Amino acid sequence: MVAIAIYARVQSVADERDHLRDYANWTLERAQLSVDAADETFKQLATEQWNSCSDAHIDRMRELVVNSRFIDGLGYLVDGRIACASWGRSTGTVSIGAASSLLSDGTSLHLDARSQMIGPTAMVALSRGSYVIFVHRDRLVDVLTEDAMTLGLTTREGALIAIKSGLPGSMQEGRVPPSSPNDIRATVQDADFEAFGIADTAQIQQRLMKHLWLLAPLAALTSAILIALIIWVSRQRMSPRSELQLGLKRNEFIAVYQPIIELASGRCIGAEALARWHRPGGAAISPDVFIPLAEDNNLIEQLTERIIRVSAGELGPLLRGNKDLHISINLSSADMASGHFLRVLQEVLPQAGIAPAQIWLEATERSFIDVERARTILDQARARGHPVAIDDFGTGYSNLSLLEALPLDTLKIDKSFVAAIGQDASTSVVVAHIISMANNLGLAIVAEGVETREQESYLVHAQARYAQGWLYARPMSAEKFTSFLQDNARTDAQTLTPAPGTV
Ligand SMILES: Nc1nc2c(ncn2[C@@H]2O[C@@H]3COP(=O)(O)O[C@H]4[C@@H](O)[C@H](n5cnc6c(=O)[nH]c(N)nc65)O[C@@H]4COP(=O)(O)O[C@H]3[C@H]2O)c(=O)[nH]1
Repeated sequence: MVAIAIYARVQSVADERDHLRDYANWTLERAQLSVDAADETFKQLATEQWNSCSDAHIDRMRELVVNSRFIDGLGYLVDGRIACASWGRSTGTVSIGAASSLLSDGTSLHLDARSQMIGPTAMVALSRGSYVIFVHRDRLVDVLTEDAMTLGLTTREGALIAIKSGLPGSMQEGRVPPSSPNDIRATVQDADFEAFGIADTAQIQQRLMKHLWLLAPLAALTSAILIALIIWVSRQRMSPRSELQLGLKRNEFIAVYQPIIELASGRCIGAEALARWHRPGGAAISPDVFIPLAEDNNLIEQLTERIIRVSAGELGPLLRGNKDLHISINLSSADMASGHFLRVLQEVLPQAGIAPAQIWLEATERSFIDVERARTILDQARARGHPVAIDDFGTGYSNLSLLEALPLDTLKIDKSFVAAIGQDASTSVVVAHIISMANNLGLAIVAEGVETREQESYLVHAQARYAQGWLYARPMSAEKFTSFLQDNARTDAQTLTPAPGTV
């Protein structure tokens, strides 16, 4: 806005200067008309060859003055003195003084011409040969001005010839008004004269307003673009914590659902809710990046709350109509430490008409750092009816002791073990052992990351109960999960194929 205001002022001054230059040019033209008229008159009289102050000569001079719009008096010189003139033989006290400058056509310009007939300072004189022509000073700057401005005419050497309006007293001083910071001036020249125009800076107010009105929308638009750019840049430069906070505040986190399949029947028994971050601009960030970030910045509990609320909102009707269906919610160590998610579930589930048994809680081994605290929270959860699963089993430490120490219902085998089936003999054996051990402990088993029929057959043979993976479906929106369930209800487990368009 400031730049536009400065630009508007600079432009207004430039416009005013152009305006003054036009007037100065007209002033030059106006002065030149008098010089041309004088030239014509000198030439005319030279051809007529008068040589005395006869009545006919005086009449002729008077006739020439009367017929010219540009000259005011004409005198006949004998020995440098005016012997007679267009107004008669009585010349009174008329003097033309010494020539101030010589014009390009050979005419002498006298700025000190004085005549009692017209006034002491009103005349300038032009002389050539035996004649002198008087011109009223005002006539030389007789340009119709439309605004308050000062117009002036000087010789090429800078001696003031005439000035009009604007600066009273300048004529008495007999010099060009000195420049001041408050005025704008323009000067033009031709072979004989220099003309100038001066305006006060106050004169440009109107122009300034005009420019400002024209430029204001541009300034507003530019400012808006700049502000948007600044917001965009600062967003780019935000700390990860601020970005996550903003993302949570703006509900940029959504949930997608990956179906969990009962291996024996092919029936979909539920889905795991997985967080996705839909950032403005479409940049995708993997949960493997933002989940640890949220955990490190104490924002994971807010994210868990958001996923619970979104899942209950989106899948509430589906869960109300199908009491065998469940949704698994992922928990982190901070959730396990505070138990805040239990309060959220207690508030949300009754409102949505969802039974606690329909919300499974998945906690990774990492979240059981404080085993005693974890046990307390999980006991509370189970007491309310939530089944509890240990997630990514096999990727952490002290697995077996955890299985015994914690109140668990389900064990989820990490996808890295499932991926090794048929590839790495030793790991495949571990999978079989985990499944058998879990069965012995009375835990239900969900194998994660099942991608091939070969893995599926192995898991069926090893007596895993449930499976989750791209073989059945990728994580999908609530809407697509609803259609998936309808299809699943109609289709035999063996013929299930990945749902199209899943995310
Ligand atoms: N290669 C392969 N991958 C498969 C297959 N089937 C499923 N997956 C991926 O395996 C991950 C399963 O979730 P997870 O083990 O709980 O692992 C999750 C979970 O630990 C965490 N996470 C996701 N959402 C949440 C959340 O809301 N809260 C918490 N605390 N953690 C979350 O981020 C992890 C990664 O999530 P995703 O990227 O969604 O990755 C998901 C899923 O997209 C398959 O057949 N092949």
